[in-house]
Amino acid sequence: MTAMSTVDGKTVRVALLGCGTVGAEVARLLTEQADELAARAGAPVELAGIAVRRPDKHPELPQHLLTNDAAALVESDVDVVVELIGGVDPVREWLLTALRKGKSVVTANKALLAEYSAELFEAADSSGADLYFEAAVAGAIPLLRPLRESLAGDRITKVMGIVNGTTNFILSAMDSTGAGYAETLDEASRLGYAEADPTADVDGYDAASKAAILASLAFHTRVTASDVHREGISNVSASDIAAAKALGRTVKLLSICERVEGEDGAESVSARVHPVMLPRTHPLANVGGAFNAVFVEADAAGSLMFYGQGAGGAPTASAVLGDLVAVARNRVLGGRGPRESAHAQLPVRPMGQTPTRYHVSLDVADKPGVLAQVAQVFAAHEVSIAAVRQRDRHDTASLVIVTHLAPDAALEATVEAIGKMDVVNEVVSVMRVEGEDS
Ligand SMILES: NC(=O)c1ccc[n+]([C@@H]2O[C@H](COP(=O)([O-])OP(=O)(O)OC[C@H]3O[C@@H](n4cnc5c(N)ncnc54)[C@H](O)[C@@H]3O)[C@@H](O)[C@H]2O)c1
Ligand SMILES: N[C@@H](CCO)C(=O)O
Ligand code: NA
Repeated sequence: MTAMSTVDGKTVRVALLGCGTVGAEVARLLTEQADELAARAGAPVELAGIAVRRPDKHPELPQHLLTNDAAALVESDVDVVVELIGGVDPVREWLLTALRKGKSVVTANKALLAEYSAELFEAADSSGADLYFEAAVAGAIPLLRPLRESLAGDRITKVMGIVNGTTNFILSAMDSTGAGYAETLDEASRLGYAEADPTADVDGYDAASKAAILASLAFHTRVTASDVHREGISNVSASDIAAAKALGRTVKLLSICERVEGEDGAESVSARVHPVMLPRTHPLANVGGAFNAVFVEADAAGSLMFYGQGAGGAPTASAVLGDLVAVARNRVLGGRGPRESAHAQLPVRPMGQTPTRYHVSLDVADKPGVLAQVAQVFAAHEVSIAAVRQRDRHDTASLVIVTHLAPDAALEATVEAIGKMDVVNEVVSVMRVEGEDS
């Protein structure tokens, strides 16, 4: 039994903005677990209003709480605003207003945070309010709190992982069953994984927003979505998947944020999202469906891996409610959550200067000297080759080359030059690789 004396704080009144996939689960859990949440927060946590677009479309919700005027709900007598609508406008103004008026904000909105976290944190500082957003990256997985708090004393060097459930769901299906792209995307939408506009998922915008948030927290630097190099999965073809399979690899869309040291020793940050070929033995290769997984490397901690459900109503609601309890506790006890930490302000390195490795699969003429000619083009661009595999067909040959690390621009130029060679019939597949070759 919970002693009542632990729930003696002033009631925390919550405005819920948006009641779709995630909002509906938050409303359900807030209602069903009211007593437990009150005991954990130290005060009753009360749903004071729910803003939806069409109140008449929500017979399942308590009618007296519904409004279609989110702006008025934010201005009303509430302590916390939980925003689960998504997108930048008009949400941005509502959250700035809430924070400036001392109302804490909990949001899952990565698109907004990836562009406007600086002004949101500034608004929070102006009143001493809290801004929590664990659900914005990797759904249910506790990842932002470890970066903001648990690892605040360490020096993070790399954050790399699968942070978009929809694209991982599609790539997993293409790899395992050969399922088509469009039908799998429809299923991801039906299951509540995809964004309202799923091009945000398949073109990598969602993963780029998440990479910006991760890089900002990991490297104490303001990184926005526009700083992140972005490639989605719409160009990943059945040939790419087959080329990967032939070599014991698989294709994943990764968000990669790392500290990169220049020749002069100066540090910068690289943040990027693109498809990657991984050996099947790599732990990220075995992350299937809408699951997410993220590796964090830090000087003292070493390697850490975070794994779990990255999308879907209930898993995302779990992270939202965790933040809500944290915010309520802060109100009851008088503390505050972490503020923005952007003191390092490292420069963001352009993609062309970022060291990467390529996998290049070619269809070439099967005659003497072709391999040497191709190798010469790599050498001319100062790209060193790590592995070559050649398989003869009738009058053509398949040539697969994996490089060592080189500046991405040099690799891109190499592939362009190779595509123009007379002896090269077709560039079948080009993809960056991560992980050790087996
Ligand atoms: N679905 C997921 O798996 C997931 C995971 C992590 C984060 N998120 C983020 O959570 C947020 C919500 O996602 P979702 O999947 O629940 O989206 P959703 O489209 O299911 O829900 C959004 C709801 O907001 C409502 N809405 C739109 N404009 C409104 C307005 N002016 N006033 C009131 N309501 C309005 C819509 O009608 C809709 O019901 C987004 O920022 C999304 O990126 C979603
Ligand atoms: N659309 C997102 C939701 C979780 O942020 C995804 O598929 O990962
Ligand atoms: Na999370």
